[in-house]
Amino acid sequence: MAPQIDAPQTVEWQGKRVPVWSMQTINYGLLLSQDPAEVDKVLKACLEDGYFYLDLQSIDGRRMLGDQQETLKLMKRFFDAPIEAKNEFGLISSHLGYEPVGSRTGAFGAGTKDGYEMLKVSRDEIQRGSPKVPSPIKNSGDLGVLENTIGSCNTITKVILSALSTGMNLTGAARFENSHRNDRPSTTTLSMMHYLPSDVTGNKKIGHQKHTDISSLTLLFSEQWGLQIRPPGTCGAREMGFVAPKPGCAFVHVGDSLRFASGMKMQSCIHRVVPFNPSEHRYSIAYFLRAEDDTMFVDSEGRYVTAGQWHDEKFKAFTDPWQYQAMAPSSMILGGMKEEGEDDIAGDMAAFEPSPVVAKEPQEEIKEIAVQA
Ligand SMILES: O=C(O)CCC(=O)C(=O)O
Ligand SMILES: [Fe+2]
Repeated sequence: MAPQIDAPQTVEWQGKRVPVWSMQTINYGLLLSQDPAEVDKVLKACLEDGYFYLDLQSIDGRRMLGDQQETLKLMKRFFDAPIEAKNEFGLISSHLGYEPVGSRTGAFGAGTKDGYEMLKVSRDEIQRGSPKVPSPIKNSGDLGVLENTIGSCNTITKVILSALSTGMNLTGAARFENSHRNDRPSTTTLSMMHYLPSDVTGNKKIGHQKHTDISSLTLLFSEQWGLQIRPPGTCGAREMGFVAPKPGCAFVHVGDSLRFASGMKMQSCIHRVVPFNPSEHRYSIAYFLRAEDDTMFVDSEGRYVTAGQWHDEKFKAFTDPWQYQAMAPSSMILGGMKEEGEDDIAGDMAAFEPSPVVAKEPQEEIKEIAVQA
């Protein structure tokens, strides 16, 4: 079935109508049984779009939805703690520890900083049994919640990988799962993010910059609006539009590593986070399934690199001040994905007005927020 992107729904944001992109919904229960039609559907979604909703409402997925709620409670408690407690260990490594607001470039590029704080817990670290997490979430119940969530996310993303290998007729060592083994070092991590209200941070510390992920697959949970994607060129040049949070579903997208491992056949999803409602605190949970550090692939610059090297270079570009970021290879931040046509005018920072907000009645099942300029 062709992607349904010709007549997008829209939502009012920053005084104009912005698309809300539709996408395929993949059923996790069917994928778990390698249902041939569902395997075809998930492969097609990754080849054509680079993203899809994953419906987790079956018996196998519901436990993950429970883990998501437990993690939300835990992270809200963590982010409410004093900065000294949250930053007890700082950022221990790129995929473990705390990053305060303003550590990276913001949603509107040059001159802006990000508007979120983040805590990352690495899968390798939780497997070893005693992860270095700050004291507000260090009791055994908290560690149990983190372990359950990482375990569930790991299983779900491996099930997707396995379906994609099958769909691409990969066998034996060439299957994608074989370069994502648990016992080999990787930068796979669970990332918990808290976006502060832009009313509080102002428009210099705002959102999350436009990028593609380093990861192979990203499993993303948020009950709140703010995530925007730009459908790839093969579907026609499209502007940035919102992903509507869908109850009972996660949003899954392909990252650079799987695009490279698929010989550039899959699309790496271009996305960013903007303040949808400038007065709200936004929480999101992302599991980044990454390839084993020594996996080799050809990157967007045509170089033969390891997954570890791609991670380190791109992570540096993310955290560099924008002046340095501009000096990184041009394909790095967007993983070689091309943006055809003009980007949205909402990307212009001067046009962004953080406040005030007026909430309107829901229309066509889409919550509308009008932002008065
Ligand atoms: O917060 C979100 O919804 C997305 C975060 C994201 O894109 C990332 O951490 O790579
Ligand atoms: Fe991302």
